[in-house]
Amino acid sequence: MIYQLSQFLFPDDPARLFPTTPERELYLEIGFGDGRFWPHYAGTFAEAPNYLGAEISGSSLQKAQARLLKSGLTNAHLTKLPAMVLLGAVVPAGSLSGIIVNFPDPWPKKDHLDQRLLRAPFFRLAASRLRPGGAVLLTTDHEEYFDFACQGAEESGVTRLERAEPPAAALETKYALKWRELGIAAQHARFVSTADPFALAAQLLRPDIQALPQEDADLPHSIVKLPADFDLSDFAKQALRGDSYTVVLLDAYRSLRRPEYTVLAHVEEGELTQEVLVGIMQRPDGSTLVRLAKFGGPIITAGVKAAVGAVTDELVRRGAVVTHLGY
Ligand SMILES: C[S@@+](CC[C@H](N)C(=O)[O-])C[C@H]1O[C@@H](n2cnc3c(N)ncnc32)[C@H](O)[C@@H]1O
Repeated sequence: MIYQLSQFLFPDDPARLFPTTPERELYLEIGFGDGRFWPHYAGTFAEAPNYLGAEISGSSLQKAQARLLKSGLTNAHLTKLPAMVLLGAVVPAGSLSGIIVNFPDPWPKKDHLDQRLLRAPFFRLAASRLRPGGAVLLTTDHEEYFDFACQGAEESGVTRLERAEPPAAALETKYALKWRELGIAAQHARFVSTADPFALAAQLLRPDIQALPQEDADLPHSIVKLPADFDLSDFAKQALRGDSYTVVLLDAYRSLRRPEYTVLAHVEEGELTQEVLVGIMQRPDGSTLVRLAKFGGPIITAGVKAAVGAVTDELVRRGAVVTHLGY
């Protein structure tokens, strides 16, 4: 099935994600494209391992989902999450047998090199999520990126490089076929983790992320009493920086029907970026509720809570009196 951000726990439990096959190994594929690899590769095991696939392209997600359904693999979940977010926030320490990266985007221009995925920070995070002996399996046609990845892995200090032939399934992906037609050979490396995943995970600070609670009352909120002459029409964009996040309150929108507002906030925490809405709503008792909106399935993080706090602080600057803080 396709998992939305808000359907995961942070971190999640593989036994919860794969309740009928909790004892099987877990593999993660990053950038699965149109999803040809996994049905083929899973077929080389006596029992198909559990599978998580991360891909940032929505159209690829649909194609891969269709392939998984056709192959009858029910213990495989896809998500439209950037790899570093899925790895860092969702995948628990020491839980993966392998991380597969086939033909990653090469970002060949010099000033785009920091967009490449396979750099030292990735290998450190990966080693904290792999079980001992687990490996990142890279297959690529791009020689320069291949060397770059090997260098990043070495710099990370937590992997051992093993050169090997690519798995047959990696040579049948859309990009493998494209490069083969052009006569370009693929290279393969296994970056075997040499780290203690739990010790490494403890060193890597991730944003404080929580699953979206089911109860509205648990959404980050505050209750305030607004002054009679309250007005937000001169609202100006503002930024707030914390240790692990940056929050920018971008704009405030007034309801056409009621004297209520919605503030649009941009929240950045490491690899995770979210646009969230904070509602400013009248309550029957005359007080005002300031609360994260469920719209868009936000993940509640330290930064998202700070966004609700920043809106509350702005109201206080405009004469509001806080009667309750819930964030
Ligand atoms: C060159 S394509 C290769 C696709 C597929 N693996 C294949 O071999 O045909 C690279 C894929 O990685 C995806 N991608 C790029 N950055 C990503 C990220 N941070 N997380 C997940 N997927 C990513 C892209 O959307 C794209 O589909």
